[in-house]
Amino acid sequence: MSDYKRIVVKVGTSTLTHPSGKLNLLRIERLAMVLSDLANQGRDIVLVTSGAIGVGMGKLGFEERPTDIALKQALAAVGQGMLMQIYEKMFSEFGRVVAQILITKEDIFFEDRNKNAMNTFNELLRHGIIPIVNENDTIATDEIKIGDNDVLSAYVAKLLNADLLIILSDIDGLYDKDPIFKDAKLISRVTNIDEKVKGISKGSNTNLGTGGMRTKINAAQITMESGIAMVIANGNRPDNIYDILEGKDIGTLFKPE
Ligand SMILES: Nc1ncnc2c1ncn2[C@@H]1O[C@H](COP(=O)(O)OP(=O)(O)O)[C@@H](O)[C@H]1O
Ligand SMILES: N[C@@H](CCC(=O)OP(=O)(O)O)C(=O)O
Repeated sequence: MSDYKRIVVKVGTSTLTHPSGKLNLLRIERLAMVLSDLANQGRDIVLVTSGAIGVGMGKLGFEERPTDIALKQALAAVGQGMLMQIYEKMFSEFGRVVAQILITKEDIFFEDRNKNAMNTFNELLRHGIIPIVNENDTIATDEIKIGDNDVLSAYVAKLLNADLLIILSDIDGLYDKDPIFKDAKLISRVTNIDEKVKGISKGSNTNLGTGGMRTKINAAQITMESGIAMVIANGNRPDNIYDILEGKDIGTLFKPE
């Protein structure tokens, strides 16, 4: 595992924020430290971050995630700047430069755009910079929106020919049934996304997360087809990333046999 050179890490809203919607600063700082350290080891690190809408909600005092699209876009526009400001501060503590990349489905699927995006990513990585990616919520509505950052992170991993995608969430990995059930058990390895895996992957049970396990499984389908390993692990302890790279049995690994 430790020979993974190019790694995309996706972090969800529920990992970045407290239930109040305010940022979990300790966790973000630790995440910035771990990712900077991995970059110091000579790895290419890309961070796909959610949280713009959640942080915007916290700033403007919204307790429930709104359903109105324009309002969500406005909250993302407020939250995205705050999110980058905090990442900039945290990563600079560890001597790392970061760059913001906001993309949409069109940028991934249209040939010219995707070449431009790829060139930018590669140039940033060549300079040891950590690209921080989110969907461009201001311009992306239904037709051009990927819609959740789990699938976006899989497309970014595919675009960049990454070796590994790590999805950090508020749960240890994929359970054999919705974890609202007490007897649900963690699955440590998935070698094939079949109907059974899709059937046990439900939506989110929190007010902050969006796609739940369903969108993470959609992401796994993309990475598996592209020959990229993927792990879902708990983001409450960013050091889990080291354990994953050491090949420890952490979270759920999605990799064909
Ligand atoms: N089979 C399952 N295994 C694990 N989690 C599941 C499963 N089905 C649904 N979930 C839900 O998915 C949630 C994680 O997704 P989500 O709330 O969108 O978080 P994030 O912000 O990290 O994307 C879990 O907290 C859990 O409620
Ligand atoms: N672009 C949105 C991402 C929404 C999203 O996918 O959220 P999550 O389920 O927390 O990964 C934002 O920054 O709020």
